[in-house]
Amino acid sequence: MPIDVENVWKKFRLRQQRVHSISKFLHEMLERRAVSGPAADFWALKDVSFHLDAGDSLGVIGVNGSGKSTLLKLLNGIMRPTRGRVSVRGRRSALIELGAGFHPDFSGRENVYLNGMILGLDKAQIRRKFDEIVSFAELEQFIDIPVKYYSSGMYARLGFAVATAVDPEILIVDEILAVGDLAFQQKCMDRIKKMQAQGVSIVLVSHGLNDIGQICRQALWLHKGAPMRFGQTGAVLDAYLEHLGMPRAGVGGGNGTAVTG
Ligand SMILES: Nc1ncnc2c1ncn2[C@@H]1O[C@H](COP(=O)(O)OP(=O)(O)OP(=O)(O)O)[C@@H](O)[C@H]1O
Repeated sequence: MPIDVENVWKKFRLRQQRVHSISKFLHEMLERRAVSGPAADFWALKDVSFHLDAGDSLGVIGVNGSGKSTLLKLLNGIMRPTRGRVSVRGRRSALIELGAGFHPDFSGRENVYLNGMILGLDKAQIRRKFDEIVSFAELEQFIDIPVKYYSSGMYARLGFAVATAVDPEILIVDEILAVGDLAFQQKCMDRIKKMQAQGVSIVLVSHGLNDIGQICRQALWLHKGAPMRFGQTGAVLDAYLEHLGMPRAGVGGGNGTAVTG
């Protein structure tokens, strides 16, 4: 199994702000007084378990704040579970937070090298892939300006182009593709399908249930951090849509109508 998630719990500590105006906040800061109250425990994931075989694909769905991104961060290894076990075997590449791994003052070109190296390529390998990355991202005109001047869509284009160029065995992609325009989203979906056909395991978070239906054989529905349902995508999407009070959309067989959730 390349991905094994066993009874995973993730806790965050939330500090309650006690001050209610900016001037009071600044005053408290200047006086070096504590500006936050006692910490409260918040469970973002509650006893989540699933297995994913090599080459299989998982869609993670759920309303805002249900724990989807937190789960992806655990799978990518940038966070550790509070309880339970996460095991991911294989070279992974992830696009979770927009601009993560990018240095704002570096140009697009420099960031391609920086990111490529973070993802495990050496300089010569990146040089060989460079033109293809820039051409996929359609950023030829902007590749030598600092990425702090990029739009969020441009960030997502470059991030996706690099993340998918490094020949991963597991590709983890969060909702951030949604900031790209429709043509680019379609291009990304086509590339994900191509990688999938080559045996790459895919984990995808999306509110675009058609995308999940088209790409993912399995789905996990999270609600307030708890796993509501895991299994074959069509059945999980139906249960989720029913919970939302929306009509079943016939997604899951690649023939869905446009729905988001
Ligand atoms: N670093 C953190 N510190 C404290 N709370 C956090 C942290 N990261 C996430 N949370 C909380 O955990 C919960 C789940 O967040 P998460 O980003 O995983 O949700 P999500 O399902 O991806 O939501 P969305 O659909 O809005 O992207 C939220 O209530 C969020 O406020």
